[in-house]
Amino acid sequence: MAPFVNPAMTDTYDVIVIGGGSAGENAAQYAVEKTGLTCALIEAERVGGECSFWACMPSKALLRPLDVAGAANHLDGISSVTVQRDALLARRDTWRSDLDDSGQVEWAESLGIEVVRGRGRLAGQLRVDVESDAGVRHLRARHAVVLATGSEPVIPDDWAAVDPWTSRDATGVTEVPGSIAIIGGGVVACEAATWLNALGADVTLLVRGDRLLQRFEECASDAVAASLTEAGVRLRFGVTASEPERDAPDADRAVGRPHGGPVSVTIEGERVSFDEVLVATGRRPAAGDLGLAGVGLDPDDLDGRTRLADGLYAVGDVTGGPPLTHWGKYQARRVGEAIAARASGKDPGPVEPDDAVPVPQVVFTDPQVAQVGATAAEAADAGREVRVVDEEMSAAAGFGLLRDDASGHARLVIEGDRIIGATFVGAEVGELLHAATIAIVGRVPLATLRDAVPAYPTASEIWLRLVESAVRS
Ligand SMILES: Cc1cc2nc3c(=O)[nH]c(=O)nc-3n(C[C@H](O)[C@H](O)[C@H](O)COP(=O)(O)OP(=O)(O)OC[C@H]3O[C@@H](n4cnc5c(N)ncnc54)[C@H](O)[C@@H]3O)c2cc1C
Ligand SMILES: NC(=O)c1ccc[n+]([C@@H]2O[C@H](COP(=O)([O-])OP(=O)(O)OC[C@H]3O[C@@H](n4cnc5c(N)ncnc54)[C@H](O)[C@@H]3O)[C@@H](O)[C@H]2O)c1
Repeated sequence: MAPFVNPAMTDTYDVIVIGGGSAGENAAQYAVEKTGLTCALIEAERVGGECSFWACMPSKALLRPLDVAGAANHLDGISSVTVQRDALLARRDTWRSDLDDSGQVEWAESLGIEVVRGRGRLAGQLRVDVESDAGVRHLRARHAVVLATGSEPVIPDDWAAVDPWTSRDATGVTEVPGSIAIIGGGVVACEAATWLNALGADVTLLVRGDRLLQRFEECASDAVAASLTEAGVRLRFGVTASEPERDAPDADRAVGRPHGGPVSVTIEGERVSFDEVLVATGRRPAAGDLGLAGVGLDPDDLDGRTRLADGLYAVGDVTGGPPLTHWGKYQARRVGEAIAARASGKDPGPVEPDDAVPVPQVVFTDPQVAQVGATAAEAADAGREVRVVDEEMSAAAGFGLLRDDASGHARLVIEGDRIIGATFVGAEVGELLHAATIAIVGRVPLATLRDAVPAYPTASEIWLRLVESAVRS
């Protein structure tokens, strides 16, 4: 472990990381851990960032009990399990440490990383200004500056005017609206609809496209839509809600409570009113106020790359790459290690991930959707010659044991004799995904996968069916 440093009196560090979310934390850790480099981790809000306090952790803390209750209610031998609203919200609060980041600050300090509270901004090459209530501190980095400021929700202007809920209100819900419209049909919309519906809100999804989860295989969209509908969520496709107006906006509104009176909107010529509206229309890099222009860069330069200039890196959502915690942490490990290597006079090797590295993602709806690599449509768009192999998840006896009503689907996208994409839809399928990721990264030929024997009776036996179909077709 690096020796503890207390550079509070100095304004020069080896490394400066702006933004202490999961990506920034990892970049700092991998830069200092084995090198003893000094590092300032600048954080405007809470160390741990969106994932710990407003995104992954609270949302999954809300969704997991619903998943288990759903399974329990479909297993002979168990009588009905109900959701306890207050206890569920209390669990959410525990999993986000009651919005207290002291545990994460302690962790950073234990590695010798100095947490600097305030808002960081590039002030030139290897220079960062930090603004806080205490004034402006001018910092200098000897080796590298890492941008890790995350992303912010995209709120179209007409919606911004009614101060709608964003994902922070949905994950941080304390007062459940009687009715809520969700604008968007992506991951936030589908996951939030699941828990808001379970908490008792009357939920309507207003989707401008013709299906949910557009970036995923259609079988995933269909299964999630069917299950949300069965749970009582109203789904409207091909609609655009316009002319939003809010009654009695609340000037003292708090996160997680309705931001005032009802919001009325026009949908297909009809005026409809909801107690609240959640806008879940995507996110963009939080780079607007980072001083990029001062170092000759433009926010448009954020195109997923992590090395922006000599000594200047970006990791996590701010890169404009896939806005997923595990992807940001992967970028951060690579960048942190590269900084450490360079500072020790070693060749860091390539910092950017190879284009062939597949991005995995799990959507924690009921059913879960787990996807890695290319979908069939993405492969076709890229002009790749692929074939698909489809199987019903029920082809694996172990999957059927997970719940009495278990259903789902699995698809492999295959190029030549290798898997380049995989999708699983069904109960607990998130845990099946890494096998597919390894097969893709390892470029494992299908013939070799025949020797990867799945244990009986587990859901993994779906691999047996998929690989057999693939080698036969
Ligand atoms: C509702 C929801 C659920 C999600 N669930 C999942 C999931 O299950 N799995 C998954 O992989 N991903 C999930 N994501 C995506 C995931 O939350 C993000 O990809 C991840 O948090 C990005 O990490 P980051 O470190 O890049 O940014 P952030 O976590 O946003 O951290 C950036 C930090 O920088 C700070 N900051 C910003 N500007 C400055 C500045 N100028 N100076 C100092 N500090 C600054 C911020 O306060 C923040 O703490 C979810 C997203 C949402 C919205
Ligand atoms: N489990 C997870 O991994 C997880 C969970 C939540 C969020 N995330 C990530 O966070 C990011 C943000 O999620 P998200 O759901 O906000 O974005 P998204 O890109 O997944 O979905 C945005 C949705 O909004 C729609 N939309 C965009 N502009 C619109 C407009 N003007 N009017 C109406 N509809 C509009 C799009 O068609 C799409 O349906 C995503 O990249 C997502 O993968 C991941």
